[in-house]
Amino acid sequence: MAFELLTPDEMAEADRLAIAAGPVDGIGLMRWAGGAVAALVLKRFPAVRTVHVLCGPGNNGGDGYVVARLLAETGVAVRLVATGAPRKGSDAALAAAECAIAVEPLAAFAPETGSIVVDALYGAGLSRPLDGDVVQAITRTAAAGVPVVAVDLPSGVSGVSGEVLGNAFAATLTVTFARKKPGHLLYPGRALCGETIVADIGVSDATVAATAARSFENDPSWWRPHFPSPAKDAHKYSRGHVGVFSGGPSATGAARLSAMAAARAGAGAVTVLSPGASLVANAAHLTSIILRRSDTLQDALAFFDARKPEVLVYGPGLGAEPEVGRFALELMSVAEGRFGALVLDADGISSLSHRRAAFFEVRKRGQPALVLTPHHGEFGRLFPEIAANGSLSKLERARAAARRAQAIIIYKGPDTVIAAPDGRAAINTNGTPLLATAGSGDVLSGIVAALLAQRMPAFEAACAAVWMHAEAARRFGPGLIAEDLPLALREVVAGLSG
Ligand SMILES: NC(=O)C1=CN([C@@H]2O[C@H](COP(=O)(O)OP(=O)(O)OC[C@H]3O[C@@H](n4cnc5c(N)ncnc54)[C@H](O)[C@@H]3O)[C@@H](O)[C@H]2O)[C@@H](O)CC1
Ligand SMILES: Nc1ncnc2c1ncn2[C@@H]1O[C@H](COP(=O)(O)OP(=O)(O)O)[C@@H](O)[C@H]1O
Ligand SMILES: [K+]
Repeated sequence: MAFELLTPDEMAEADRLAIAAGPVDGIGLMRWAGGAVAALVLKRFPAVRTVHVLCGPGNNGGDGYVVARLLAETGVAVRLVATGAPRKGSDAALAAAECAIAVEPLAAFAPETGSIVVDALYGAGLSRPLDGDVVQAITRTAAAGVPVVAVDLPSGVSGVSGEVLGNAFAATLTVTFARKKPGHLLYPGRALCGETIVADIGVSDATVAATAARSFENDPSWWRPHFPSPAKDAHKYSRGHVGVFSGGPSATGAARLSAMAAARAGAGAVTVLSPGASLVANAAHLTSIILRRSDTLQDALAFFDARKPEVLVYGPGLGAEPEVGRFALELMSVAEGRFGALVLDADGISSLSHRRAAFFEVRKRGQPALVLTPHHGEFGRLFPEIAANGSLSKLERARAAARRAQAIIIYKGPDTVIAAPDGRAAINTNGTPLLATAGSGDVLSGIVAALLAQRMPAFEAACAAVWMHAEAARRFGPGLIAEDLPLALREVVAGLSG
């Protein structure tokens, strides 16, 4: 599959392996990379008058010398700007030697209207914040409003984390090589890449696989084989039974959103477990969803024994009081032989911030299967040390939390990251700000639960749920409120089935 994400270190490893396997060598990869960028510049900007190619001191700059030479050979007016000569004996020095264009200093660089800028200053090797003439070049480029084509990454964007180191170019088009890097998909880097194109430079799929990369762009192509469809002889309980705990009388809507989403995502039966005080409110709004009174752990146990739900959703609308966290721990303790998986969302996560030690102790058992769906605030409450570690990217934070809690983590936001305790992690890319509407997270918890109840493996189920949630929002379009999402799932499920 082509959805692996390579950190700059893993990419360097892939380059090394490709060179070792031959026949391509380092300068060969560089010529291939520069050729891909030059071809895209010509394709996307056929009428361009002048191309300013900015070259840094490393291999990113080496790619730039190739781009400059090839564009000049096709008759484009090229101005070559460099921060300094590449290191003697490097591939970049070879590429520079093959390029006969006179080099101008970066300090004098000022792009004019009608020109474009090829940013080959820093890519994977960015190691400290940009400063000096480079920052001035970024400012002048932005002021001129000219398009920027970034080689590998916009200079200033970390390929590991998507963070901006000091300052960064805002590219119209980013051309990267072999595979995307996490920094192309994590904010704020994602917004600075513009359109990102992956160019083939002769690094084979087998070579990428040999890097043992464990990060992926979320895409149906790799989880669709696990997507459930009902057996011909299915009955409602064999299709998967989800139980959703409801909040008190003034906070019942969240559980119903989750329940409706679970039903639309294919659970054969969904039960809302409601405190007695909320029964009337829930009954007034539920039709196909089953309603059952549950005020205590004993009530819940009676439900599990009688109705054998596969998956529970606990959290939406419950309130973040310590008792809510205590009940979550009790649910995990009594799970064995009763239900297979728990989705903890919203208050189910926040309430555990009062009982973190007990929670991590319970999780050492690894049972039941657990999916946590925190947004940024909830993540910080349950995993304060991981959240405070500024050296970790969002991808790495999610991965660390998954390991710590022995759970699938869906770390929500515009660049939702899904991580598993075994080290796999995915970044979602079909998100839409239409989802920034109250209650949309509750819907997501129900989709995850439904897929788990239909026996989809947990990591794949979480990735599928995040993608389906966003896809439903996109299909519905502007005006979306959370109530619209369950029905909008119908088309998404239909598209994925059979
Ligand atoms: N064989 C390979 O490894 C290939 C590499 N390729 C290109 O090579 C790039 C990576 O090359 P490098 O590892 O040489 O890294 P870069 O070219 O991104 O940068 C490395 C150099 O920049 C300096 N530097 C880093 N941050 C700086 C800052 N903020 N201010 C000033 N100087 C800074 C470093 O000390 C080092 O000298 C990729 O992004 C890609 O464009 C491609 O040519 C494909 C093949
Ligand atoms: N700007 C955005 N782009 C893409 N997705 C977003 C954006 N803002 C929020 N979302 C998504 O919307 C959902 C909101 O969930 P959450 O914050 O729990 O809301 P609520 O508690 O109101 O249900 C999450 O799935 C999140 O990833
Ligand atoms: K660059």
